[in-house]
Amino acid sequence: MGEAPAFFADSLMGDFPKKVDSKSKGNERAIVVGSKIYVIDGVDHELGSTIGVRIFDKSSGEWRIPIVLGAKPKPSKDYSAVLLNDDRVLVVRGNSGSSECFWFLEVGTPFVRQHEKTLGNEVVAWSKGVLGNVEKPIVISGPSGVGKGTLISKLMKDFPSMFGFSVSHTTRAPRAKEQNGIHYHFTDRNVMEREVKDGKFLEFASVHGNLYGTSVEAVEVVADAGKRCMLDIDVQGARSVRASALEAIFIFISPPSFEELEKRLRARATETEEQIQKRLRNARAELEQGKSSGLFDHILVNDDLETCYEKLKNTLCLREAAKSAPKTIPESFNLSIEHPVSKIDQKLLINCGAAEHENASNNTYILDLSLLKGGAPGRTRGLNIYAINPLTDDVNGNNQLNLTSRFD
Ligand SMILES: Nc1nc2c(ncn2[C@@H]2O[C@H](COP(=O)(O)OP(=O)(O)O)[C@@H](O)[C@H]2O)c(=O)[nH]1
Ligand SMILES: Nc1ncnc2c1ncn2[C@@H]1O[C@H](COP(=O)(O)OP(=O)(O)O)[C@@H](O)[C@H]1O
Repeated sequence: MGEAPAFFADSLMGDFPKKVDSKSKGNERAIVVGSKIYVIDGVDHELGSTIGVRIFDKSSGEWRIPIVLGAKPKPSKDYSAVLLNDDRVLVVRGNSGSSECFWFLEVGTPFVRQHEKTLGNEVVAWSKGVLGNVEKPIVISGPSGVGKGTLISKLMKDFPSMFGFSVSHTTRAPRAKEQNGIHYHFTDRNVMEREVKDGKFLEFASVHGNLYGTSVEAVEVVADAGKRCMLDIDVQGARSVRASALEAIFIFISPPSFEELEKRLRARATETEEQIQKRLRNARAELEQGKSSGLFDHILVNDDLETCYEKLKNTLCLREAAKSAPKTIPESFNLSIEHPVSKIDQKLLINCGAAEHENASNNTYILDLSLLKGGAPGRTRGLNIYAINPLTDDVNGNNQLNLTSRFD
């Protein structure tokens, strides 16, 4: 395991002073969590391409190399590291756009603990911090032919900047007008089974004899685009999502009658007679489960399409004006050279050093972490950032006259 870097020879072997949970020297940041010191190295000397992490165990006096899960940040000479809630470290990288600026290193979250048990090793996990609040994803379930796809298409057409579709993976063959990567990611059973084992899927299920699944990435790319994610998945999938860390709204679409369902399925003319029979058999079980399980927050009957669509919009609290709702989060947010970070409650004060221009007097920012959501293996969301004038504003940015810009 290599020698302790010189920086730690004197400081880490002894105890950190009480009430101090981090130290830094050169490119290294040391964060104390209980009896462990997590050392983050802005330049990874072994791997070179990502920020490195190792652990010093104060009780045994030994260094350990953890298994590092998640997509890792690129190395940075200019960064800060702050411990949050004793289970994750926020890393703020300087000189980077908003999408590469904020990273979380989870050191004691339930996700990390669970993987430590499975892997029998120390584990840490990175997740990228994403600015802004993304509303809860919407899970839409219901039997084949009930009109889920039709309703989702209408919503996406009417509110293109608001909703994005989670493109599932499936082993079923594409229908005539279906495009790979748009309607589904069409894949082979072997490939999909391996990816399920690798933990790439949020949920998966065998439906009508084929595998279907929602990858973690499918949901994340929609949220990364600042849109609300819509999932068209079966009842088993809905149950898995309900049990996962993803907080969602669950809507079940029901037909006015079984006969009408059969009529729609036949009129769509996309399945063979055998497949139609299979879908109708499964529909009976799905209708029973959907209506009785308490799994769904809302059950909507799709009798007349326009009426059902109006009910769906009401359920999602959509008004006409919302169609053109402006984005409130900036496309890019650049931290400059120095940015000492200090903690005030759930708010972090980030000081980016002296302003370069006279007009840019404001380069102190508040990063509000009170609404954090998610985490590894996906993204950590709900970060809000706004600029304050440290001479006149409080941490809530109160004193509008002196607020040069506000992003929240
Ligand atoms: N669990 C799960 N079900 C899915 C997923 N994608 C689609 N489904 C469900 O699979 C079923 C069959 O979908 P599809 O073959 O497109 O037929 P359709 O529903 O008749 O249009 C539907 O109930 C979908 O909601 C997924 O990623 N996970
Ligand atoms: N309310 C409705 N009344 C009549 N036909 C409908 C209604 N909703 C959807 N359809 C039609 O029923 C068929 C199945 O709808 P689809 O959206 O493909 O269902 P699903 O995605 O649930 O399998 C399509 O041909 C669609 O045009």
